[in-house]
Formats: sequence, C-alpha cells, structure tokens
Amino acid sequence: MASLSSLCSSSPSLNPKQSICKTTLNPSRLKTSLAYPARTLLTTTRTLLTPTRSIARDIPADLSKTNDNLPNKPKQLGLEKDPNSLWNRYVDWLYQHKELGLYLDVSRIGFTDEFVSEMEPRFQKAFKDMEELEKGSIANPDEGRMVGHYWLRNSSLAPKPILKTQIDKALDAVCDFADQVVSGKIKTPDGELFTQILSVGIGGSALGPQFVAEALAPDNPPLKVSNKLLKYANPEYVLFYYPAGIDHQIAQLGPELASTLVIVISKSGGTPETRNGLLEVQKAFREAGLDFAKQGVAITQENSLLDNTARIEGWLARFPMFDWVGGRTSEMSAVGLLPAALQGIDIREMLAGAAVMDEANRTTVLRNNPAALLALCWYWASDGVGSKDMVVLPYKDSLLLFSRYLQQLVMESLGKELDLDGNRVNQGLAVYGNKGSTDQHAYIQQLREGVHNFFATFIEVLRDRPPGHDWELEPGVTCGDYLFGMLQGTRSALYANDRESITVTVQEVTPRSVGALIGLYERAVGIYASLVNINAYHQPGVEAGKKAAGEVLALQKRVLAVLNEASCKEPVEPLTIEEVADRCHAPEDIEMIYKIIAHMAANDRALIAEGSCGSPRSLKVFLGECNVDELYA
Ligand SMILES: O=P(O)(O)OC[C@H]1O[C@H](O)[C@H](O)[C@@H](O)[C@@H]1O
Repeated sequence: MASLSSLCSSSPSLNPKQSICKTTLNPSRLKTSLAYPARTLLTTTRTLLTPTRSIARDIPADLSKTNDNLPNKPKQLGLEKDPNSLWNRYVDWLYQHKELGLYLDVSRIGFTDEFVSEMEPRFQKAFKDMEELEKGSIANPDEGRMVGHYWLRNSSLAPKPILKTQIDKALDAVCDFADQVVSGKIKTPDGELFTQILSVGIGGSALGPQFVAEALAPDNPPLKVSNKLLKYANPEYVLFYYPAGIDHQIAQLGPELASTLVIVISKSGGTPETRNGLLEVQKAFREAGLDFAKQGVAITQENSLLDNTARIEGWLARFPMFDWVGGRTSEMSAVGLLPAALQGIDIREMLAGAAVMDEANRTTVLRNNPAALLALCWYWASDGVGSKDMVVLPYKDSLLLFSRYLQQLVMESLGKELDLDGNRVNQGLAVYGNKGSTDQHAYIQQLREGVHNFFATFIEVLRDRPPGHDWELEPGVTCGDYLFGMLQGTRSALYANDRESITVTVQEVTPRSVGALIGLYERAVGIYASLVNINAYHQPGVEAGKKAAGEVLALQKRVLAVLNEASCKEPVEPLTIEEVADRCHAPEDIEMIYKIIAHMAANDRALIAEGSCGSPRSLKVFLGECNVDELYA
C-alpha cells in the first residue's frame, strides 16, 4: 500500500474552514451529559399483561421451542391498554440522550419486570463481552480476529499503539485526499475538476456508503464551494454487475465519465461482483479513450488482489481496510468516510456521533443503555429465536436506505446456524421495511390485521424542515404534521391490535445523528449476539453461496467445451441436454446444464437447432461458431 503519508505530504495548507473535515475529534468531547428522568427502580412488579382477551402469543410452530438454556418468556395474553398505565410505562422507560438529542421509547414492547430481572445476568455478561471486545479480545473466534469498529471513532481505545496510528493516518489521508479533490488540487487527467463518484462495491462495501449518501449528501453543492460538489452517482447498478444496469449507469454518466472518480471498494479484494463491475467500468473507460488508473481509487486490505492491481496499475489512490473491521461495520472506516467526505459530509461529526453513542452504551445499567434496551426488546419480541421480524419504518425520506443497511448489519450478524458452543440454533432476526408513510400504503394492512409475525421500529425525525422553510398547507397544519400524525397513528393502530413497536427519535438527520444511529445498532447487534451466544462477526453462509456460484461457472465452461467440440464437426452435431450432460460426465447436473444452455440461448451464445426451452427434452443445441483454439485447450 503506498504510504498513506504520501497522500498527506502534498496536502495543501488549506484554510480550516475550507477543509472537508472541519472539526477535530477530541476525546474529551466524548463526555456525555446524559439527562434523563432519574428513574425510580421499579419496586412494584406492575403486571403489564392483562388478560383482556386470551390470545396466545402466536409463535410459529417450528419456532415454538426457544433456546432451552435461555429464559423462556411468559405467554403474552395481550398488552397493557390502560392509558394511564401506558403513560407511566412510557415515562418510566423513556431513554433520552440529551447531547445527541436522541430518544428511545420501548414502552410499546410488552416485556415484564420479571423478564427484565431474569435477563439481568445475561446482560451483565453481554456488557462484559463488549468490554473485552473493545479491549481487543478475539471476539470473532471463528476467524481468529479482533473486532475493532468501535476503535475507528475513538482510536485511543485501540489495544495497540500501531492500530491507533493506522486508524489516525487513514482518517487523515481520507480527509487530505477529499480536500485535494474538492478543492481542485487533484484534478482529472485533462485538468478539470472531478464532478462524480462512481462507487463499485457490494454488501458492506456499498450499503453503508449508499445509506449515508442518501441520508446526508447535500441536495445541491453549496455555492461557496468553488466547484460542483461531487454527486454520488447511485452505484446500485454497478454494484451488482447487472450488465444492463452497468450500461445504464455509464450511459447516465455520459461525457462526465471523464470527470468521474471511480472508487472500488472490497475488503477481500476478490469479490466477483465487484471485480466484474471494475472490469466493466474499465472497459467503458477504454472505449471512451480514458486512462482509468488516473481516475481510480481502491479501498481494500493491504496486498489484496485489488490492492496489488491498483498499485501495479498506478491508480490515483489507495486506502486501507483492516481485517478487524467487518464489511457490515465498516462505514466509519475509509469505506464510508471517503465517499462521504467527497460529498462534503462532515465525517468528523459522523465519527463523533458514533463515539458519543458508544460511550453511552458502555454503562452496565440496562435501563440507561440504549443498545441494551434495543436488544432487550428484540429478545422479548422475537423470543430470542427470531420468531418475529423487525420491520423498520423511518418517517423521513432521507433515511430510506436505513432498513437496507440494517438488513445486512442485523441479519448477516445474527443469522447463524451454530452458537458459540457448537449447538445448532439457526438464529437470526429478519429485517425489512422502506419508509413510512409509503409503507402504510403497501403492507401495513397485513401488519395491522394479518399474520402477527413482526414487531415494528419507527425512526422519528422531529425537525420536518430547516428553520424558516415550513408552511401551513391548511390552517395550523403543515405537511410534517401529517407525517407526524401518520407515524403516531400507525404506532397506536398497531398497538391497539397487540402489535408491538419501538420508536427511535432524533431531532434531525445530521452527520452526528446518523453516526449515532449506526453506533446504536452496531452495539445492539453485539449485545444481542451475546444474549443468544453467537458469533456476530463472521459470515460462513455467504462463502457457501460463493462456492456454489463458482461451481456453476466451472460447469458452464465444460458445457461450452462440449458444445464447441460438437459444433466444430462437419456437419455440426446439435446435442440434446442429456447428451451434453453425458459428455460433461455430469448426469446429476442435467438440470443446471439445461439452465446454463437456456441462459446462453437467451443471449444468442447457443443456438437452438430443434425444440424449445419450454420442453427441455425436445432441445437440440449447438454453438454459432467453432472455436478451434478451444478444441485443443
Ligand atoms: O468488501 P468485500 O470483501 O468485497 O465483501 C463484500 C461483502 O461480501 C460478502 O457478502 C460478505 O458476507 C459481506 O460481509 C461483505 O460486505
């Protein structure tokens, strides 16, 4: 990896107010001034379960067994509905982080005092686990790795000085590089300003940057900035190497390809989708007569395939990813920070928000620990076995991608077959949702009256518009009031039908509040994983899919070879699916062979001599041309 300092050595002595990374992250700022109602410990075990009507908690049969050595939850006969009791519960359990302006309302989750008491020892163990994790324990035992994403926003926590140095240098390099690109110190090969970012990555190398771009990227470049701020071309299509999608994205860029900074993100440096996206984009650069290396940036682990490619080809810049930061928790590393900084987002504020939230989550008093409160709700609502899904409903357009981000963070962390003791537990917590009130017009009908297989999480943003920009669309009512009413109304309507919900409230969507939300859910996942005794930091199941994909491509190569040999004969010998399978010595793969041929035929790469794909046994296929070289390969 080129020394990161080289990126900083030429960093201009920019006027601080010009610098992208405005504020310095000062640990002393991490002191939190929590102000929340001094909670009276619940002395009376208020029964929240009123047998208003006997509805057995409908846990799907195949999940009726809870993990035997975990506290079983009392059957829920219906939630408390008395308004006064609910108000008391709301006030008693309301969590507020004054400095962050963040609230957490867990009152509409029906956990009992007894349950909380029963879970206390597990939470104390979870707090201990998180403390050890932050001290550098091998918290990812399956891969023998530390888990260090919390160090990214407070490098003084790093267990070794070298790690702190790496974190600080990487952050400075990101800031310096972004400053130089936005200020024009680094220009395109033809001396113009960069105007676009094209991000190539997938999973954790994309979902965080996309979420943050959607949440925080300014609508229009601030006028005082000398150049058109980098628009974040939606990298969706490039991410998933959908050929048509890539073509569409490149077509959308048009001549601006010449002023596009391509950021290729891959921790492993070898993910097929990302590698294919890169090759497709490099082809587009070649066809446009552009030198990709002068516009390419790599964010990957040192000496990965991608890192070596970028180094050898002399790309514009390379930034490190650390093996102790997982893809789904990498938003606070160069993965998320570089794209954000290039869009003029204050990344130090984002880091600060996460750091302050981290500090709040280090308390071992369950009721004062927001991440622990979330984990408590998840456990209660889904019986500690994922018996109910988490529906995420942000009532803010800019948080549209938050549920997609949480899908990976939660499901890839908690969706595990084995627990830490090797027991088969098939754990997990399904996440879905887009945004309220859009989703109210899509599937809230089922949530309100249909199968009771979920709990909701509302994300409330109190500020509707910047000061002075609001107006009343009818006397005394603004558009934001309607949205507020929809959120509260949906929450009430669900609860009236015994559908539980959590509400997370922030004042407004800012780098600091987004950083805090990310920190909140990262920690909640870690605590929950401890409660259910699983490793939240590896993803063995994904490898299985990758391996199977490789096998399909290997089989396709054999199919092509067999068809090529038959197509080089005089006359050409069209083959049936059975004949192809036989000549591939893979009769057991006949169905996959049929699918491969059907896909090739749909792309004019295999020709149908007889029959049709609708009746596989009627098919006879051959290749349009004979590749003699392949014959003897
Ligand atoms: O960043 P990469 O190494 O390319 O990996 C991208 C993604 O690949 C897999 O899907 C992993 O399960 C994800 O955790 C990871 O974010």
